Amino acid sequence: MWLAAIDLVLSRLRDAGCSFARIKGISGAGQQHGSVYWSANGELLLGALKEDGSLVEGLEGAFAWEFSPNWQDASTQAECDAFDEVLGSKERLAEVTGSKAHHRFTGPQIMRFRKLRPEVYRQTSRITLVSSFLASVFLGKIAPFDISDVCGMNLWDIKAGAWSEPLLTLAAGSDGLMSLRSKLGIVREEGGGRMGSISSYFVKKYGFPSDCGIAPFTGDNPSTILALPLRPLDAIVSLGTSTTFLMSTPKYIPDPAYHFFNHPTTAGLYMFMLCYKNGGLAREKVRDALAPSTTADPWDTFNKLALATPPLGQASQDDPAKLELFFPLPEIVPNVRAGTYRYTCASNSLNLQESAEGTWTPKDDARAILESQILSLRLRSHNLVVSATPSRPPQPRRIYLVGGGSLNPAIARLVGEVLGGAEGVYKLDVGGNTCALGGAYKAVWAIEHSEGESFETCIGERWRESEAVEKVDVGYREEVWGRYGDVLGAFGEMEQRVLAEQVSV
Ligand SMILES: Nc1ncnc2c1ncn2[C@@H]1O[C@H](COP(=O)(O)OP(=O)(O)O)[C@@H](O)[C@H]1O
Ligand SMILES: O=C(CO)[C@@H](O)[C@H](O)COP(=O)(O)O
Repeated sequence: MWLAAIDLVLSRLRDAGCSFARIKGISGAGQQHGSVYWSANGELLLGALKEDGSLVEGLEGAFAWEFSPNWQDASTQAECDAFDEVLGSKERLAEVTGSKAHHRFTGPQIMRFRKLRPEVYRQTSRITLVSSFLASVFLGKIAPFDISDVCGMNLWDIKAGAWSEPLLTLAAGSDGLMSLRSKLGIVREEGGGRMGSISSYFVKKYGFPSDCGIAPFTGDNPSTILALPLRPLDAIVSLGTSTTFLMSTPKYIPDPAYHFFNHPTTAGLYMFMLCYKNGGLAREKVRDALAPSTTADPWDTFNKLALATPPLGQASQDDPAKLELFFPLPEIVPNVRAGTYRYTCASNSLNLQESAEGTWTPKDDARAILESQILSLRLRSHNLVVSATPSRPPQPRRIYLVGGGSLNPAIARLVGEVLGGAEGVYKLDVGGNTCALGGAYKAVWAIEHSEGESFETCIGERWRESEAVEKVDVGYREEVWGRYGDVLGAFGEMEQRVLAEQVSV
């Protein structure tokens, strides 16, 4: 499917008159953590592609396994337990690899793949991520891992800049460390530069110049932070199927609650990330439980209710504050089973209590789900932010919204009220796909930058902010932001109680 998609998108671009001959470099983005299993013939077939056939035809037999486990897979709890234990604790695993073990991370996925299909694993000659798979197709040979995307595997020792031997040994089991090492190959330290020229398949079939450079491709989230010249303290909230919160930071403060990756372009910088499975689809479920909208906008009723309901559902501050976790899918942070959990507490976080059945209506959920999703971002990111200006308490400087949900004015307002934004909340108005744009900017920087020129400087010089961003909310409002801060303690405690109940069941 992915191979067919590459030919399809290129043929559509050709039909639309795109002048491939002017393209000097290509980079790109692939969904993080997914793994692709190549056969012994894979690289040979990549190098022998003929322009009169398709990629699907030319790469018949190139894969040891025709599926790619993707980021929504949650079948690896046993493997994650082993990963969390092998270095001593999940805290230690987070310190070494930037994350505790997660179901979707490629190390636990490879371990399970080997256990489920030992023969296929043995016949696998190379394993790539989705990003390096895509780069390999354009390069005509297997591409190395990208220095940022490799951090989504639970296998890479970030500080040492090397594969972690105990973690590789765990994933490889009795098949042995050396065999997994050779399946994985190397990691390219530099996020920029050229890995080589484009494969002749694309030159002959689509008319790319033969010296068109292939830069390292990265993950969808690392690529998203490259969709603009992001400054320290600026945050991106991606409101797609998943919700992700991204910041670029020089501080490496790993913790099992979130992720650190190497920055995709700049050595010494890191990318901080939170990732939730229950993003857009969970909001849609709440929307669909309400009376249908009377306008063409399906979000109209949801938005009106979200804005008409007072913060935390409190008509007065003496009323109990309503807190909710709405997880139609098992969640990543916190790692809890699917379910809806409803509590109340006093305005100062005391007296947290589970709500009795039937005391909430679907109307309460419209504001509560947004508050819940954004409070979780605030709870987990507050250690990373400092005061951008003396008049503002620690919070992100600008918050940029991207993805489908960024079109929604009620969500923008709630992001400002709950999370703040010392300079406001902005919509990144760059067309439908922010991570693809980041991939394109990465190619520009990779191929064009002068010696030592940072991504932010190189792209900043070409960036016309007024054309690319729109302010959609003022951001920080002292009173309401303070009220949300007062219930953060109860919000964290609610998560702990839900987690504890699951352990005891
Ligand atoms: N006006 C809107 N308000 C709220 N959510 C929206 C709106 N328009 C689209 N969405 C949501 O955006 C999500 C898709 O966003 P997108 O960035 O395309 O996701 P992905 O790239 O992860 O597939 C859907 O879950 C949809 O509900
Ligand atoms: O797993 C993660 C990040 O760790 C997700 O952010 C996926 O990378 C999302 O992919 P899409 O559903 O947005 O394509």
